[in-house]
Amino acid sequence: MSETSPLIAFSHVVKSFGGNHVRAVNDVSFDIAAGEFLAVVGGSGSGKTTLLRLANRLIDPDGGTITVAGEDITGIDAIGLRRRIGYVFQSGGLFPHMSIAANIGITPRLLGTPKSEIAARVDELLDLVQLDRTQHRDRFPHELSGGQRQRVGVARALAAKPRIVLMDEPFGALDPVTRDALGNDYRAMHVRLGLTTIMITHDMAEALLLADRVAVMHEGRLIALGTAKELSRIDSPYVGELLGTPRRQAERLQAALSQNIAS
Ligand SMILES: Nc1ncnc2c1ncn2[C@@H]1O[C@H](COP(=O)(O)OP(=O)(O)OP(=O)(O)O)[C@@H](O)[C@H]1O
Repeated sequence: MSETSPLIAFSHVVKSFGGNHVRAVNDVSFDIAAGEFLAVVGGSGSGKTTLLRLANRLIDPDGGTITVAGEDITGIDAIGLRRRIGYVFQSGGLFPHMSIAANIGITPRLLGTPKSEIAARVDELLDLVQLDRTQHRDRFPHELSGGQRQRVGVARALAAKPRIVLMDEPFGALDPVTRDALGNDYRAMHVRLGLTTIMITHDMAEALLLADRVAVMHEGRLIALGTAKELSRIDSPYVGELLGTPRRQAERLQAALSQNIAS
């Protein structure tokens, strides 16, 4: 792979469900460079999760090609590919009957990593996601807050040292303060570890604040992809509407803050 080749490339990808009834992903093409953070936004059912599931071969496309590091992924063993790509689920997706340490260490264990190395790696990952080692290692998922569970989900996704991390609404179910903190912490990890991240979010403000570029899905199609500035120049009522909400909120907040300061 040359320096300029994309790390992940979708080319005219199509995926339908139920015969041809639902075209969940319809002729989608885009490239992601190594080290990039891409957010995917769009309404419910627009094909966002399907895009992520295609990228790690949880499902295969009906048409088009997907390459990772220049290699067509249909030729790669799906399980091997999934171990190279971290996946963070919406609700944490932790195994309820397993301790936090066992949840984080599951992929290294499946890869045959020695026990002592796994234990050291789990502690390193708990540090990375800012959870106290001794307090959390032996707890079970139900003994953690939602934010702590999502931190464990991130740690587990990073356990096998993937270059790529896919995140499906990772912070969606959290209160705004925890969500903001976790988003910022993840962004810092993304940079520090040199990751390439694709993150689905329903929150356009979160997408604009965390990601380098934002992809907008609508009814299975990728209708826009760019930086905040590039998106603001796109002539699309749908994209305009998506950008409108955080913009209006920012203006209202600014007005409220300046009123308080003046009074
Ligand atoms: N396994 C499946 N079988 C049948 N239809 C499916 C399947 N997976 C997804 N779909 C359909 O494909 C379309 C896209 O679904 P997808 O989950 O990708 O949307 P999404 O944008 O992630 O939605 P949300 O934001 O609600 O999670 C939807 O119409 C959905 O019902």
